[in-house]
Amino acid sequence: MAKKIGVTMEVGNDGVAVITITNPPVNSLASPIIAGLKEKFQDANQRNDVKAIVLTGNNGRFSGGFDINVFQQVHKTGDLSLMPEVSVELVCNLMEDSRKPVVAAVEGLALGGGLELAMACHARVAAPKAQLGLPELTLGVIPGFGGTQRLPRLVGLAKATDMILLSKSILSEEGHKLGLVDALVPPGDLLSASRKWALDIADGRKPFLRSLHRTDKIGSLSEARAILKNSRQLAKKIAPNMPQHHACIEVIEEGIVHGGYSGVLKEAEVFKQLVLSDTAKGLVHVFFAQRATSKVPNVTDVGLKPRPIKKVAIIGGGLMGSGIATALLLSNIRVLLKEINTEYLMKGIKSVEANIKGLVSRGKLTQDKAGKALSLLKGVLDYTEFKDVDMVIEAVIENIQLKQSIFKELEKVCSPHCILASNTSTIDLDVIGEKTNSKDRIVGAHFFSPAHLMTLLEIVRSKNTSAQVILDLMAVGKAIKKVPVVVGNCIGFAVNRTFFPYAQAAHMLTNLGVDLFRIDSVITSFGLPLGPFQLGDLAGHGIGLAVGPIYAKVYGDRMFNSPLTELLLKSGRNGKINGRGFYIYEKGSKPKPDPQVLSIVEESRKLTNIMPGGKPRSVSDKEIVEMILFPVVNEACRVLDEGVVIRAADLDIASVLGMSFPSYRGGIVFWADMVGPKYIYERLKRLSETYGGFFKPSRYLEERAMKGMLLSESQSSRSRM
Ligand SMILES: CCCCCCCCC[C@H](O)CC(=O)SCCNC(=O)CCNC(=O)[C@H](O)C(C)(C)COP(=O)(O)OP(=O)(O)OC[C@H]1O[C@@H](n2cnc3c(N)ncnc32)[C@H](O)[C@@H]1OP(=O)(O)O
Ligand SMILES: NC(=O)c1ccc[n+]([C@@H]2O[C@H](COP(=O)([O-])OP(=O)(O)OC[C@H]3O[C@@H](n4cnc5c(N)ncnc54)[C@H](O)[C@@H]3O)[C@@H](O)[C@H]2O)c1
Repeated sequence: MAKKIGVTMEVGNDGVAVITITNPPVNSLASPIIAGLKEKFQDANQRNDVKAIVLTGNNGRFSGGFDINVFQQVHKTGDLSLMPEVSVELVCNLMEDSRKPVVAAVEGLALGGGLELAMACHARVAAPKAQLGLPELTLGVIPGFGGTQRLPRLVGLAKATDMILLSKSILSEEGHKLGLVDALVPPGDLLSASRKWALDIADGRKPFLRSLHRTDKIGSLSEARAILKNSRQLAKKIAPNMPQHHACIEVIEEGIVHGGYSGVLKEAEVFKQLVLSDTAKGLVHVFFAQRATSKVPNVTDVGLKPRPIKKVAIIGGGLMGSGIATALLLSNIRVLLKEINTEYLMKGIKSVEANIKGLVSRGKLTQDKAGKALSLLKGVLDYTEFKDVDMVIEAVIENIQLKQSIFKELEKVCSPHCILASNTSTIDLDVIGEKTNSKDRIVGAHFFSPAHLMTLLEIVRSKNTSAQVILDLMAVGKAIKKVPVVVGNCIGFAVNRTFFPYAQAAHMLTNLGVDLFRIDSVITSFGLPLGPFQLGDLAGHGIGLAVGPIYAKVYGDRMFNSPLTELLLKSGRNGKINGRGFYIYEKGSKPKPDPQVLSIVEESRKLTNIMPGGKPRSVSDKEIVEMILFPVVNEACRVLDEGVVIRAADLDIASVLGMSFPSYRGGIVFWADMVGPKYIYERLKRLSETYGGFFKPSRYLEERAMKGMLLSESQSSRSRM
């Protein structure tokens, strides 16, 4: 059945016209809604029986803002005329400058264009806990319905810039304190209180305030300039590679210096430039890609319902087990934590406590909630209490025999409906479950470290994992605030497999004579938070050395064998964990490049002997990015070709959330498509002619490059899922 969308108007006997937006699920401001609002406001302004107007949203949500699908259409077509002229025609002329008072009745959420409409009203009445904010910068644009001008005038410049630049929403309770919300009322009284407020304005009992005309909260010009100076510094720090933050500050400043209306005009002009930027394209793609991960063919579309998961057992209280336990406890799921002996169990429990304490000390969790979470944790040393758990997550050391014997045991001690998950990062799930008769309920739950903070959860399905089990794990993932991405079973799954060439390419470049600290710096300037060497330090070089052969066994034809890791470990440098890797780690200070590591690099160069003519290869920054990231794209192509992910966009999200690939570049595949498959193919081909198989373009990349296709274009169903 088609969903009912539109704008309605009902005029009551009291002379109040209630205009209601209906566009489920979030009442986004799609083109028919904008057209409907224009029509209804015109009508209400003209009708003699209307004294005042209330604007509201249907089904407990005011509005989630402008329809983001329109941005995507603009990105596909380049056609700016798809975006309606709203900020003057509707928001200023028909609403704010109306002679009849307009009151916003806000419930649930008013975000982006939704809050902007509310701010153009002459007062705002809200229900408790409504979410208010201008998150447009997360989409690469700025508020475009006058929000850059009205928010500073309603809450003050410092608070407004903070909310807009950081895309921070607030609750209506805070909005009330700040003056953004005029009255807080229970949801049941929202419409009656709003009608009354509108009539009070009409009859002169309450002030008729036009937000754009207010100046009482923005202070003097010199105060405003000081705030904007701080904002520019903040923007430089938080968004060095993005244009919208600085552009937004310019637009706000225009309004401060030349008046709100001038600001509104500049806002529309800048909006049009920004919406076509690569940043907006990347961020809008990520918005939809993230939501698309919840749609898994033959799992989420076959009428199955997730089963409740109330109690989970975790085997292994080390780094991962304690992090996973923390995430579950914080979402009110009971946890049994099993270890091999009391000493390790106490260590595991202490780690969970430390994780939770850390959240409290950073103001992310109240003491009350921390206490409640910890009360749901129980440590055990055997399987006696496993009989009534809904799910087990195994997180013991990476050892095939150990994992196989654990799963064999689990089959005996757990109930037949219990989900059996492994957090393995490299072992084939089919091998883990080989000795069981429970292959349909064995699934990979691949968390990323630190598991209580990183949001990606790769759900690894083997060819036997049942749809119900995948759906259940997806529901648990969402409940614990992760973004679950369903992936196929292969060494490294989606993220680690796609990014294994990242470190390898960096090692190759270093062995070719490029300075390793320069490589890290170029890659962080590109937008990844850590360059490959610092990332290696963080993961620990011991792990790097241990997983190397596992990858080599299956992907050996495209591995670069660097002696650097082994030499590093020989010299006692395991990375951050022991304070020394490529960098030196001291408590309280930033990692420092260690010049002493250069002699180890020299030794490695002698062993590999790949420098052309024995001289360091000279490379530009652009070449560094290409030599490091194009092999990653090449592996991403193989992941797509083998159907390890359902759709290319899933790999984008996995790369953004699992590897912190910059979201404003849209994820690894989206970025590659922007660069151009043909260009990447040609570069890799040339590199492979000089440096061999490591750079050899994959079949998928070659095919797409030859046919002029994008890497993300869907293919005739190769998916293994
Ligand atoms: C000349 C210049 C002309 C200028 C014209 C244009 C000017 C525009 C000006 C305006 O300032 C710009 C904006 O308003 S941009 C939008 C700002 N709003 C947001 O960024 C909010 C985005 N949405 C969310 O954060 C969340 O969805 C939510 C609203 C908090 C709800 O979260 P919840 O977890 O409940 O649900 P989700 O799964 O996220 O979403 C459910 C489905 O709804 C879709 N959706 C959500 N918001 C929008 C939206 N604004 N537009 C279109 N679609 C939206 C979402 O995609 C989900 O869809 P599914 O199909 O996956 O179910
Ligand atoms: N470290 C990472 O970044 C990372 C990321 C994702 C996945 N993983 C995977 O997670 C798993 C655990 O890794 P980790 O880094 O937490 O290891 P870890 O060494 O920190 O912890 C493993 C724990 O398992 C315990 N253990 C061993 N046998 C046990 C048994 N029979 N019963 C109960 N406990 C037992 C050990 O005592 C140890 O405390 C591995 O499979 C690893 O590949 C690790």
